[in-house]
Amino acid sequence: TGFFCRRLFVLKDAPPTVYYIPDFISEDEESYLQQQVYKSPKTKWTQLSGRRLQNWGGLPHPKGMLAEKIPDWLQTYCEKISSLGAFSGKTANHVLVNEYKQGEGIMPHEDGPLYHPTVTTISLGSHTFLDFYTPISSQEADAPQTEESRFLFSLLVRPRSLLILQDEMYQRLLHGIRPRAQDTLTDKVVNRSAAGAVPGETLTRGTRVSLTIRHVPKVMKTKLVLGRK
Ligand SMILES: O=C(O)CCC(=O)C(=O)O
Ligand SMILES: [Fe+2]
Repeated sequence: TGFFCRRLFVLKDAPPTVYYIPDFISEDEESYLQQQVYKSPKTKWTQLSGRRLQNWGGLPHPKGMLAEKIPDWLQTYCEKISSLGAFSGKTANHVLVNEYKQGEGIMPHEDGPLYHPTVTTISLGSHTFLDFYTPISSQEADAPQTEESRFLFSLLVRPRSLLILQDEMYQRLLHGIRPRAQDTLTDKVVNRSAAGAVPGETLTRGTRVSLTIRHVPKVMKTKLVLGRK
């Protein structure tokens, strides 16, 4: 749609494929989504080191995800993002909510094979830097590589933006968030201009909630009845 095209930034200087859409949601939608996240039952949260998370839609599993209904406040965005064509015509059926307090992050990792190779992320409350790394090579033993030597570039992800990563960005590179309270805009931030950032500027993080919206292709249609002879 015209709406989408006007606000869509395809990054030419990052590996395929990154779409960064500033102000994908309004400030009202942002506070509504934050309210819903914090209204969820305490038992919905899993505390990890450096962040806590809520899992919605079911637990992805090699044998198929036993699908659980996604609440309407998230389903709306699953449908909105899917209608942009992010999941090749499929509808997102899985949402991870991550909460990072100032100074928290997530280690460089791959998201693994259980998802359609597209990850879409709405950010709430604070910016962050999403950092990308070359994978650990099989020659690791001969020439140990440090996290710093594998670092490639960062994306500045503003609150209310939508980030879509596909292809090589998803399947080959590792991504992570350094546990920092402040970020400085260097030329390693490849979407500086799309994100409206001033080189040299320092941004202070607050609490960031991210909605990671994906499609899990393999779903179990019915619950297996266990223990039946
Ligand atoms: O918070 C983010 O934007 C990244 C989250 C992430 O990489 C994950 O949950 O796998
Ligand atoms: Fe991830």
